[in-house]
Amino acid sequence: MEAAMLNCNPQQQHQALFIDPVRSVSLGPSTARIPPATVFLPRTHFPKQLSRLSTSRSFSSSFLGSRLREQSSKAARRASSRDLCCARAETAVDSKCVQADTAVDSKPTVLVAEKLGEAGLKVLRTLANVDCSYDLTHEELCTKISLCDALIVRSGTKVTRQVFESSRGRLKVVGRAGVGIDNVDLHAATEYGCLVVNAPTANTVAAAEHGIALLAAMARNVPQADASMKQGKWQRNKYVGVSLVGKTLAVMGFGKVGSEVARRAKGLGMHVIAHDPYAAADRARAVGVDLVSFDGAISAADFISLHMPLTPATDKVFNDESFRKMKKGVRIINVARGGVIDDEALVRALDSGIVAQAALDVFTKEPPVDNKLVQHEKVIVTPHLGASTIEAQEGVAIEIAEAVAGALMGELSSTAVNAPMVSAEVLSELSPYVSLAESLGRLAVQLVSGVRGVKSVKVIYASARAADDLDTRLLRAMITKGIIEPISDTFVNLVNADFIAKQRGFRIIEEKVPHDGSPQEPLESIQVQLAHVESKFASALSEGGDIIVEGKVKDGIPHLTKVGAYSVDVSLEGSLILCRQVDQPGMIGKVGSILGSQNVNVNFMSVGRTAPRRRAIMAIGVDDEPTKETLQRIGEVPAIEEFVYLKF
Ligand SMILES: NC(=O)C1=CN([C@@H]2O[C@H](COP(=O)(O)OP(=O)(O)OC[C@H]3O[C@@H](n4cnc5c(N)ncnc54)[C@H](O)[C@@H]3O)[C@@H](O)[C@H]2O)C=CC1
Ligand SMILES: O=C(O)C(=O)COP(=O)(O)O
Repeated sequence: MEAAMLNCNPQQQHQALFIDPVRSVSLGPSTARIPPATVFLPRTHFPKQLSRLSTSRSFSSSFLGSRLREQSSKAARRASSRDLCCARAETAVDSKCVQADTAVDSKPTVLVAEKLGEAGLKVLRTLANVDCSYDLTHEELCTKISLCDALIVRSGTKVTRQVFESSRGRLKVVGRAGVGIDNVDLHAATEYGCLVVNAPTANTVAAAEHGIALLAAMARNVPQADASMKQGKWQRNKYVGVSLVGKTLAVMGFGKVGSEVARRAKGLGMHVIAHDPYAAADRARAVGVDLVSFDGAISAADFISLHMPLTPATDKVFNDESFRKMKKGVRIINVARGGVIDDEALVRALDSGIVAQAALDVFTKEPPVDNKLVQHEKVIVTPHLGASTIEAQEGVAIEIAEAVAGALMGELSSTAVNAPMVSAEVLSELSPYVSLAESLGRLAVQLVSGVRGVKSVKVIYASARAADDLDTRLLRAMITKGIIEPISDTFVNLVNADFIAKQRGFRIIEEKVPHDGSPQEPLESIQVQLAHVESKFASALSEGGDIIVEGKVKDGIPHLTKVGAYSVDVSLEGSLILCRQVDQPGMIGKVGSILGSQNVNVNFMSVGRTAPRRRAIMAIGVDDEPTKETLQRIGEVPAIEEFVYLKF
């Protein structure tokens, strides 16, 4: 097979990557769609300076998200501004509104639902309208959310499925200004294609310090003694404490906070052991800590400090059974999550003397209502203050603001919680193939006809790399996006691609085949096959009845290189007309002049044939959409047996 190529307008190739030809977009509340082609990608260098934030456009955002949005969503922005005006009108009469920016322009809207440090707000204001509305009820949040592109919360706001439903597709990112994301319904976020990011590092030291503060305060009865003195008493005998030095501390959950607590406790002369089924033993050893089993930890400890997340596996893991296994007189500190302890069981353990004392910063329900633990004389409590230092809140605010800002620019923060991480290196080398992958998916699905439906998609990656040296998650997501978005109202991104594919009942099978090229290049080609379907362009079908389209990246530009059994070579930009014809002289001229007479600019033309003067496929890339009449005239050219018009 041969392929001949005519490049009519090479200057426009780069432009075409940034133009979304298919979808018109509204950010307004009346539409279920959010801006197209947003794929969340990690940032290589996250802007630390405000000036960098406002000007920064890493390649990842530009080739996938924000430039698309910038060019295609002027109307959307007007809607966004309008929405913001509405939001302000509402908040003006809302006494709970702490602060709402007044500038109305084309920026996205970020709702900050809990107190966030000024440094973070400053970062956000460089690219967004920031609406700080604290202490909203759940209903008020659900009402407001359809006007917001991003939401920032701490632990006090429940971001439920209803919040995502109420956003009607507008909410693109939820930022949790802290670590624990147990207050965000991640399943719902993923289903709605909403990225969830957190700020996992900035409050680590604060939480660890609070754990140590509670440990020492509990051991020496500091809060009780303070309260007693304030009542005018001097009770030196009543408040004799216990020493820490030489005692065994079990750190349950040897993550960021747990390991910092361990380090500090070692400094206090404690013997520290830890339980964490997922922690590396050498990391623990480096701090001088032995990792032990759950039972081993709780049965040996004089003090137990909890630092695991609340998950189905840790929910009420401290219960009657585990308290029974503890040393009598053990002391417990919880700066993690209230839900890891069965409250009633702890009350029983305190009353029976198994647990001598407890220090709690976190509660099953916050704020606690009628919680016996809060009133218990052996318990000291703080109102979830672990992360509440000036320094930590400043850091958290910046960390989350940068993550949210990056996500709004179409990038994936390195702290994404519900999306696969794609490293900056992988992203950098896959960037041209990402656009190719989406275009191939888009092309393949537009070739489908009949009633069989798309059940199975096979993707073949030809690469000189070893199979385990090619991360295809991003490409798979883009192919899914390309297949689904033209045929539905669903917005697909890296967050929800696999979920949406499964929901629509099609399987994606990936195969990597070796190619004799340089392993410097990650890929030679991508082939997308839609198995056992009918096609409106029979030439796109293999003998086995699968639609086949294949493409390559040439000079950074995605090209279609194969349709069915025919080789072609046409850059994937604008739209495409595929014609199958009897190969004969003058065909390019005939079709070209029909298009020219209708002012349709041809940017690429390529003919692939089985043999001279037999059947050939002509692939014509056009910048402008031909009218029905123009397409009809092409169909009437006698040598043309079938043709199809496709948009990318
Ligand atoms: N009270 C407060 O204000 C704050 C509370 N936190 C909470 O502290 C906890 C820890 O935070 P980080 O250390 O930053 O998180 P992290 O993710 O770094 O550490 C959690 C550790 O728990 C381990 N883990 C998971 N399941 C476990 C299980 N079944 N048993 C034992 N270990 C298990 C993980 O392997 C991980 O090493 C989280 O729940 C977080 O929400 C964090 C910051 C402030
Ligand atoms: O980061 C965490 O997990 C915390 O618990 C801190 O919560 P906060 O941001 O103080 O509501």
